Amino acid sequence: DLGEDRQALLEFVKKLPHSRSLNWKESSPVCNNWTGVTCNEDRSRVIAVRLPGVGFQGSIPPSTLSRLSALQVLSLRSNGITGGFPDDFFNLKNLSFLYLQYNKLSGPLPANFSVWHNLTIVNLSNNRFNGSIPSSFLNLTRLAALNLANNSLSGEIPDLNLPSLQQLNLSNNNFTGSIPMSLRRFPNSVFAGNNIPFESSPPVSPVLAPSTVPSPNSRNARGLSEAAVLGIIIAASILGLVAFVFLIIVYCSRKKSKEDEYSAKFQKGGMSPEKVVSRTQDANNRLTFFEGCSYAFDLEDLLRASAEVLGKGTFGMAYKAVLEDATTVVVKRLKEVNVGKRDFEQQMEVVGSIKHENVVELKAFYYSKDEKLMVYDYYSQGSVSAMLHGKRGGDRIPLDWETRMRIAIGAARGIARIHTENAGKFVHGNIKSSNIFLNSQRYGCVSDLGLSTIMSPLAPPISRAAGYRAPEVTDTRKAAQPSDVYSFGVVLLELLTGKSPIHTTGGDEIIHLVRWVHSVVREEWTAEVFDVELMRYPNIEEEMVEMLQIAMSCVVRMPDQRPKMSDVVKMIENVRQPETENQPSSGKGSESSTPPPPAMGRES
Ligand SMILES: Nc1ncnc2c1ncn2[C@@H]1O[C@H](COP(=O)(O)OP(=O)(O)OP(=O)(O)O)[C@@H](O)[C@H]1O
Repeated sequence: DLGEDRQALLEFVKKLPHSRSLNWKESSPVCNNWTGVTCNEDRSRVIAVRLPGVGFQGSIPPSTLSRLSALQVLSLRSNGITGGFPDDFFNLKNLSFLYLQYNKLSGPLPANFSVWHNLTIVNLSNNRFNGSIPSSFLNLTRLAALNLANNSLSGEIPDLNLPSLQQLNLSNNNFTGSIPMSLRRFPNSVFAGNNIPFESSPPVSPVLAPSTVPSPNSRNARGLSEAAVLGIIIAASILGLVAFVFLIIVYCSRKKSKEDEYSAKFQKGGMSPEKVVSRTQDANNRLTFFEGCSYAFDLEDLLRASAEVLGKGTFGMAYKAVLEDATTVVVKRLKEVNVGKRDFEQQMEVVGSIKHENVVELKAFYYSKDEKLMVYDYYSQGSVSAMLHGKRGGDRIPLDWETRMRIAIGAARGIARIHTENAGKFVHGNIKSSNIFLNSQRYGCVSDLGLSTIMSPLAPPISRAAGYRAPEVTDTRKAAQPSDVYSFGVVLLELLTGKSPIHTTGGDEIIHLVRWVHSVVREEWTAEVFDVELMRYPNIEEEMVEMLQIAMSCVVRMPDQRPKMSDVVKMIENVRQPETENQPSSGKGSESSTPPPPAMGRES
């Protein structure tokens, strides 16, 4: 039971010297309080112990950790642990994720690995293990990632015919013989640094197929409940239907020359979602398209289009409109534009002139006294916000680390490009995950720029933008480049934690993501901030920690202490060296086995 688990943990830290102090106090409850310890849902057992870089020295005391019989995750990586692989770990029958890399463990690997039939990820790299790979690995039917690189293992590599195995690294050992048939699907770099002759096949990149590792069994159900999502879908569909019916009615009645009537109604009634656009008093009724735009439709076509409400944003309503020729666009209907036609047009010209693969292109705009519209391409996959916070579990495909990195680097490049506009003074003003989409290469692509300065200031109390807004921005019109950097930092935190910038816990307590991350990091338990959905990807901890540091530098309180966006781009690129993106890694010392992204189509 939990009391037993607590006792085992206390004995473990008492007997194993370590240089960083842990907040494990007899008086405080284990679950949620003890650094690095995670319990199951009913808090009856400890299921994960993650203690990387605590400065442990010496061998794991017998009969301590091995008593945590419900343990699923054990990470003691990057310590100075010596001795052999603990014999009594055989008691940890539920172990699924084992990270012991970067220690000084030595001796042979245990002969009978089959006792851990749930093992999914095993990383024992960068130790001093010797002897051969036990053939019992063959029984690990769930094994998805195995990293034994940088040890002194020898003998022949067994034919590990494990269909679930996605990632492998056996480099820099003393293996002999040949690469077994079943492992020839892996690139040569996986076996580099051994006494194994390679067949003369063309060099293959070490990029392994993106992981399709099965998820750990215990996962927090987060996001909206099914009922809520269903409700939203139904509401959205009804609104869409209503919009469609109204459009037809409006269009027909307009034909009967009743234009002025609903123009007046629109003015009076404000922003009803019934119509994508109202009939306006603008004599031209012309959309202004930007150069190079291949769309061939006008306001009349938009008026006829079937429309679906996508959502109500800070600056108005967004609709998905499907035109008669099946072209799908997004029409943003702005409310409370605070500037006259000339200024509006000028701002739109700047926005429309930005052509960059990481900036969503403004295709057209429209200005009349009653109606201000912006037209964009439709991104069918939805926003990063929807991808991160949509209903978890079920059919939802979790956002893997690779994609999150691409979103971050893409969005950073897009914002940096925006900041070069207008003699280096242009501000996005509304960076958040619902304004970031995935471009065709699945890199982040930012939308909704340049609106904050031409709109009325936002009413302070509620606004979904609040969680992204830098503390110095009391008036949205005064957003500046450092406040964009802050908002981007919040997006990074969202990608790393999987949490919304402002969310509630079970007890209805409102949590501010930036503050929460600060408090967790202050407690020196950085690993606890990361999204549980990222746990399945091996060897990304270092990258996550580096990304977290970048995010933290973006959200510092003082605007002038934040990095410039162009520096943020460089920092993120340093986490993943773009130069090595398509090159084989040397194997030695390379802990990462996640595939690097392909060339990131950079700004010229
Ligand atoms: N081009 C697009 N393709 C697909 N969905 C879009 C597009 N533009 C916006 N959306 C989605 O439509 C919804 C409403 O967007 P909108 O930009 O109006 O509001 P928001 O992003 O929630 O807030 P804000 O107005 O502050 O940006 C959001 O869910 C957004 O992700």
